[in-house]
Amino acid sequence: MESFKLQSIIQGIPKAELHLHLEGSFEPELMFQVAKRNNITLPYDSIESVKEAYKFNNLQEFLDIYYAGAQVLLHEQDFFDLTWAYLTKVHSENVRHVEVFFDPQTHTERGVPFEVIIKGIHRALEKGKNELHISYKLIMSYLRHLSEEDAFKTLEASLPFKDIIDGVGLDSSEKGNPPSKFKNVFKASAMQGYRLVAHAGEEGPAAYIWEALDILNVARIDHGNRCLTDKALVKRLVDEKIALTLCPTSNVALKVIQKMDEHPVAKMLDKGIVATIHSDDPAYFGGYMNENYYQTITALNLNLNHIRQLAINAFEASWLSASEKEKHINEVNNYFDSI
Ligand SMILES: Nc1ncnc2[nH]cnc12
Ligand SMILES: [Zn+2]
Repeated sequence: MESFKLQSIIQGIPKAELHLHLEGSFEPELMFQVAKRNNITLPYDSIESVKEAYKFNNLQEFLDIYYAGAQVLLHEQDFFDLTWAYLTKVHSENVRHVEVFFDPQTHTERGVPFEVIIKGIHRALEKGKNELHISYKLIMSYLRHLSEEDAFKTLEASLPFKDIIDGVGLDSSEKGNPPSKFKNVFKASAMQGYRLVAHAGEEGPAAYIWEALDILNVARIDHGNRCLTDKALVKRLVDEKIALTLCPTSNVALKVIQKMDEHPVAKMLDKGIVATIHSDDPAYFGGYMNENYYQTITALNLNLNHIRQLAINAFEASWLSASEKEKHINEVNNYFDSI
C-alpha cells in the first residue's frame, strides 16, 4: 500500500492509548520553556543537543535522561502544560480514550507535593474530556528501583485523591526488581479500590510476567514482549484474555529488539493474544500513536484485519464500561467496513 494511503487510514482509526508515561511525553521545546520560567539550567544548550542525547542502548540509559528531564517540573501549571500538550497532540491523531501513567515519586522525592502534581494533571485531563472529548483514566506508577516502603508512602499520599486515580502500575528499572518485591503494596492498593497493572517482560524474563499475574494480580501487562518464550504463559494470556500493552518504537529505541521487523506483535495477534500498541515515551522515542501503527504495519506487513484487531483490542483492554467499549468498537468496525 502507498505510504500516503496507509497514513491516512491510520489517521482515521478511532484509537485508545493505554501505555503512556506523561513524563515521557515531555517534548524538548516545552522542557526548555518550563526550565526557563522556573530558573533551572538544563545540561543542554539547544533543542538539537537534547535530541542528540536521546540515543539509548538499554532501558537504564533512557531512564537516567528521562528522570533528569522531569526535574524541571515544579508547579501545578507545569504538570498541566505537560498533560495538555500530550492531549492536544493525540487529539490530532484521532485518539478517543487515554489511560496515562504518572510517576509521583520522581517529583515527591524532590520535594514537589503530591497535591501539586495531581491537580495539574487532573485539570488538564478534565479540560481534555470537556473540550477535546477524550475520555481518560489515570494510573499512578510505583518506581521499582525504590523500596516497597517508599511505594507504601506514595500509596498513603494518594489516598486524598483516590477518586481521581483509577489504578496503580509498576515501572522503571526492571532487571533485578521483580514484581514480587511489591507484593504487599499491590495488595494494599487493590484494597483501596485501585486497578492494577505492571510493566513486565520488557527487559526482564517471562518469569516476571508470571509474577505480575500470580503475585501482584494485575489485570493487564505493560510490554510483555518476552511472553513468547513460554508456551504455558501464552496459553494463560489467551485463555484469560490478559492484554499486553506493547510499545513498538520504544522497543527499538531501547534495543529490546534490534529492528522493527523483529517485533513480536504479529505473532502475538496470530496466537490470539489481546495485543495492543502504544507510544510509551513518545518525546524520547520519536513516535506518537500513528507512528507506532505506521512503523509496525510496514515492518511486519500487517493486513487490515490485524490493524482492525489492534484498534479493537485497545478498547477491549481499557477500563471503560461495557457500553462505552461497545460504542467505540462499533465505531472502529464501521470505519474499517467503510474503507
Ligand atoms: N519503557 C519503560 N519501562 C520502564 N519504565 C519506564 N518509565 C517510562 N518508560 C518506561
Ligand atoms: Zn512504559
